[in-house]
Amino acid sequence: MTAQVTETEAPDTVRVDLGERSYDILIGRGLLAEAGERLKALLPGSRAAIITDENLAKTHLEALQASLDEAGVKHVTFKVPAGESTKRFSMFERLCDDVLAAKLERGDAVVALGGGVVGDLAGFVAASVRRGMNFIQVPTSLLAQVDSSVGGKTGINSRHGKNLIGAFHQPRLVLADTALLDTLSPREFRAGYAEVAKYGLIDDADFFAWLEENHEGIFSGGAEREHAVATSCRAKARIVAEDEFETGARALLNLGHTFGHALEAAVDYNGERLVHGEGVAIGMRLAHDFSVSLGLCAEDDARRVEAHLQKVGLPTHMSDIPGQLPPTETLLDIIAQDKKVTKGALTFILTRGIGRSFVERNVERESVLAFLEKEMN
Ligand SMILES: NC(=O)c1ccc[n+]([C@@H]2O[C@H](COP(=O)([O-])OP(=O)(O)OC[C@H]3O[C@@H](n4cnc5c(N)ncnc54)[C@H](O)[C@@H]3O)[C@@H](O)[C@H]2O)c1
Ligand SMILES: O=C(O)C(=O)C[C@@H](O)[C@H](O)[C@H](O)COP(=O)(O)O
Ligand SMILES: [Zn+2]
Repeated sequence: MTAQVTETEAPDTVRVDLGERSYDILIGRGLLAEAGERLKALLPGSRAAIITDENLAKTHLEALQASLDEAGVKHVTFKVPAGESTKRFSMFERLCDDVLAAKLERGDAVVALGGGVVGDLAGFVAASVRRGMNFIQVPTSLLAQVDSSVGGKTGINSRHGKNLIGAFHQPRLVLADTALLDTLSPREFRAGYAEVAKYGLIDDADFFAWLEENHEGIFSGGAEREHAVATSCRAKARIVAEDEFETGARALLNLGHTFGHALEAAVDYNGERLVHGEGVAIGMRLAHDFSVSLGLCAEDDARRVEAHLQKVGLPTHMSDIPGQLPPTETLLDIIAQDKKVTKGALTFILTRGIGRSFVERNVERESVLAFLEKEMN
């Protein structure tokens, strides 16, 4: 199926302020049609290597190619299979080879058309080939529009854990055409919503309360959707501008991810069992209840978080994941490989309540183990 997207309106613009690496996130319906002219204006004379997955190749690729053609931007396209297991070394190697074989130069652009999987993988290719090509994000999933296309984290998974190999490489432009979300599956839309809720839970209790009242409009494609995407991008842009390389506050964006990433690795990145946003939803509920167990957070707040995630249809418990999970000791071994671990000490994003998250850099292994055992029984 080839999707037809014709509407256009003035984009909402969020600036990611990073000195000479600053860039704009453009948000609005119909922006894909402007991709060619915008790329030409930003990088005159550059060619483009579009990296996309097989689902996007059937829906929105043709529109992107047409836009580049109209603007006279020369392009080649490389397709990868859809799904988390594509974020692996062999795909990265193949794509680097493809881009080099096409003789693209450092000043040319890698254009990621897809969700977070394509964005993370293509971004790592852009960061690596000729030691850093231009990179443009055209995020097509809710998750990619509110989170993964912004901030410059790129990379792939390893059998040792999630996103363990990668680089920081900022895009030059993010073009978030919210009309593209109309073809996203309900399950993937819900998964992306977990990262939207994350911004409320990190430090914006008013936004979380707004989501509790207005989530239906986000799912049905009302004006609430653009508001949620723009609010999320503004929150992410602010945190990334404060701490681009995650030496401090940026770790807050990992709320729910220490548990979530371990669960994704535990199911061997099998998207039929668990996709990233679902892992984050379970992880955020766990982070709140772990905080309750440590006497940091009121029980009522944890129940509110659980109730909201469940209301939109997200999983909140490890028992919601189909199939068997490894024992808690194994989960803890995976957690011990997390990138936030410092001098062997586990780091978690904990919370004092909704919108009051903080980074705790010395969490005892025993307390995590005891909590996980209680959760699993
Ligand atoms: N770099 C970051 O800062 C960051 C942030 C959050 C998540 N991530 C990463 O992002 C990945 C998850 O991203 P995701 O949830 O977008 O998953 P995804 O890229 O696998 O996309 C989800 C599914 O939806 C399909 N799809 C995407 N857009 C579509 C559209 N418009 N119409 C129809 N189908 C569409 C894809 O083909 C795929 O099957 C994970 O690997 C996660 O680690 C990275
Ligand atoms: O941008 C960030 O920083 C985030 O942590 C955003 C997360 O939603 C995202 O899943 C990210 O890829 C996780 O980063 P990692 O460093 O834990 O791999
Ligand atoms: Zn995430």
